[in-house]
Amino acid sequence: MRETAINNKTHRQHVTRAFQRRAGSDRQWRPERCADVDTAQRLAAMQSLLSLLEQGVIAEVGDMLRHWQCCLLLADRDGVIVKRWGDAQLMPAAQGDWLMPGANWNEAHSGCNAIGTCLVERGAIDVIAGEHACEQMQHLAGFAVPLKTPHGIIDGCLALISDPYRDRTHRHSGLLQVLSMQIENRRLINFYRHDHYRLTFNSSRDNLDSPRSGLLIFDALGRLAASNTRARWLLGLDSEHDRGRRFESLCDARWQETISSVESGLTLRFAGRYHCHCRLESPPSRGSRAAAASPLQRLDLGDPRLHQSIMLASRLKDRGIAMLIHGETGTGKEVFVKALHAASQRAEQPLVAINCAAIPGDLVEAELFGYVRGAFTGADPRGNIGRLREANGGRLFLDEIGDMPLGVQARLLRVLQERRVTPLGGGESYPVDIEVIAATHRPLAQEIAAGRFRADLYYRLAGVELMLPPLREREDIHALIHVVLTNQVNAEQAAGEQGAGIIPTPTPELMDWLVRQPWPGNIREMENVLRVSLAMADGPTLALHHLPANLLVADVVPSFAPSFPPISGVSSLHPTPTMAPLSTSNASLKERLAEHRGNRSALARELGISRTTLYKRLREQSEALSS
Ligand SMILES: Nc1ncnc2c1ncn2[C@@H]1O[C@H](COP(=O)(O)OP(=O)(O)OP(=O)(O)O)[C@@H](O)[C@H]1O
Repeated sequence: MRETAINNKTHRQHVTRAFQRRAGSDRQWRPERCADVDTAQRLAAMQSLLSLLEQGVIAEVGDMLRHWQCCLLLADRDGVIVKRWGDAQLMPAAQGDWLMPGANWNEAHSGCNAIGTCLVERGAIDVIAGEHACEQMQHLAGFAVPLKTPHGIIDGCLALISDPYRDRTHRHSGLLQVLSMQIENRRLINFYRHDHYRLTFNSSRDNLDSPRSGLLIFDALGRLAASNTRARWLLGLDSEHDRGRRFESLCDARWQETISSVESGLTLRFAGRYHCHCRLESPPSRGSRAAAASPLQRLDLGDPRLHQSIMLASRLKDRGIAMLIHGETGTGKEVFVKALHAASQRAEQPLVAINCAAIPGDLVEAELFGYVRGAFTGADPRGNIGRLREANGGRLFLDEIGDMPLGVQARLLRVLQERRVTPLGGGESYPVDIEVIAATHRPLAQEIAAGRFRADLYYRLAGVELMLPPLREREDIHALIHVVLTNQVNAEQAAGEQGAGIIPTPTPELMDWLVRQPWPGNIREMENVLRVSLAMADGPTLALHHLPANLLVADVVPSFAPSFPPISGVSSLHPTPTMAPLSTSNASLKERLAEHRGNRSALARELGISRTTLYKRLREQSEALSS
C-alpha cells in the first residue's frame, strides 16, 4: 500500500472506511483493558523502540506536550498502549485509564479511532471529535502515525491525543509527523550504522540535520540497502523494488570516486534533475572500533536492548552485584559472560562455568561444593575441592540455573550468604571470594510459582537482571552477520584451512533472507547457516544460491522442517536440534565424547546441537544407566 501522510483530502476517507468496516454492529465501542502482566510483556517487547524514543526524541518534545496539554502514546502492533507521556488530565479520572498503558484501541473493540484505524490503514491518520466511535473520546482529537522497522514492517504506532479546539490540530499533526520522521531516521541509522554508508540530502546545506532530509543507505559496493520515506517520496523509489539499486543509477556520480574523495560539501544531481546538497558518512573502520573497545563493548553492535545490558554489566561488573542473564538458547549468554569476565578486574582470576542442566542431580552437590576423601562410594579417593572453591578470587557462572535441584539451591544460598563452603563429608568450612553470574532461558517467576525454584535464591542471584534479545528481534543483525563471517574466516585461517582469508560480502537478497528468518536457535543457528554458505562460496560475494536449497524452499527455519532431505556433506553442518539427538544413540554419545577427550563443546559442535542439549542427553544417559 502507498505510504500516506496526514492530509485533509485523504483522512476523511480513512474515517469513512473505518465506519464501513464496523457498519451494522450495535455494540458499544470502547477499548478493552489488558491484564497488567500482558501489558508488561507488551512493553518489554517494545523495549528497543522505547529506549530509542527515550534516548532523544521524547526529551526534545516533553515541554511541548505539557504546554499544549496533550499526551503522546506508544501503542504496539495490536493497538495496545504500552507507554504514555505528557498531559494526564485529558479525560475525566473515571475514564482516564483508557489513555493509559494497557488500553487496547484495536479497531475491532474500539471502532474508528486514531491508533486502531492507523494500524488498519497502515498510514498516518487523524480522527477528530465526533468521528470517534467511542463516545468518551468524542471531545478529543487523535493523530497517529505507524512506526516501521528498518525492513518496513509496522511494529506499532505513535499517537497524539489533544483537545480538538482552537486550531491546534494542524500543529499537532505536524509535530507527530516530525516525530515519526525522527524515529524512522534513527532506526535506520542505528540499524545500518556499523557497515553502511549514509547519504543525507536536502535542497539547502543548512537543513541537512533536519528530519525532513532524504536519507539513503548504501552498502560498501554502493548498492541501495534502505531509504527513508522522505527520500522515497522525493526520488520516486519503492522500498522493495529499488533495494540493491546502484548508486550510479540514482545520481550523476560514481560510487568509488564519491566515497574516496568527499564527505562534506557534496552536491549531487538526482534523477537527472534535482540538485541536492549532500552529506556522506562512512561506517567506522572496524579496526579502530575493535581496538578502542573493551571485550564487552565489542559485543555492542547497535541493538538498543543489548546495548542496555552491556552498559549495565559494564557499570556493575566490579561492584559485587550478582547478575542474572535471561536469553533463549544460542543468544550468546556464555559469550557475554566470558566478555564480561575479560573486561573485569578479576580477568586474571578463574572463570568457572557450571551448566546446572548438565550434571546429574545427585552429583551436583559434589561437583559444586567438593568432597573430602572417602565421602561416598565411587568418589575420587583424593577428594575434590569443588567448583566453587576453584572459582575462588574469580567468577562463578551458573548456566541454566533454573535446572538446579531444590536441595542444592538451599545449600548454594547458604554459601552465597556466608561466603564459606563446607565440602561433602567434612566438618571444616573454607572461605570463598567469588562474583556470581547466573543465566536462564526459563522464566524463573514461573519456576518459583511452580515450587521448583526458591524465591530467596532468586533474589540473591538477581542483583541485576540482563536480557539478551533473541536474534529475530536484534536490530544490529547486519553487523552481527559480518562479525560471525569474520570470526569464521579467521578461525579457518587459524586452522590452516584453504582459502584466501577474504570476508565475502552478502548480497542484499541474502541479507534480506537472513534478516527475515525467525532463528529459534538464534546466533548458533545462523552461525551454522553462514558456515555452510562460506563453504559453498568461491568468490568475494555470498549469495542466496550458496545456501543449501532446502533452506530456501522452506523459507522457515530449516532445522525445524525435517521433511526436507539433508544434502549430503552440507546440511550436516546445519544445526538440527530436534533431530540430531534422535539419530545419535545414547550409547554412542559417551564413546564420541571419549573420542573428543571429554570436550563437550567440541562434540556438541560436531553434532550440530547446543551444549545444553548434549548435556541433557548425557544426563539422561547416565540416569538411564543408573536406574
Ligand atoms: N556476539 C557474538 N558474536 C559472534 N558470535 C556469537 C556472539 N554471541 C554468540 N555467538 C556464537 O553463537 C553461539 C552460541 O553462543 P553461546 O554458547 O554463548 O549461547 P548461549 O546463549 O550460552 O547458548 P545455550 O543457552 O544454548 O548454552 C556460539 O557458537 C558463539 O560463537
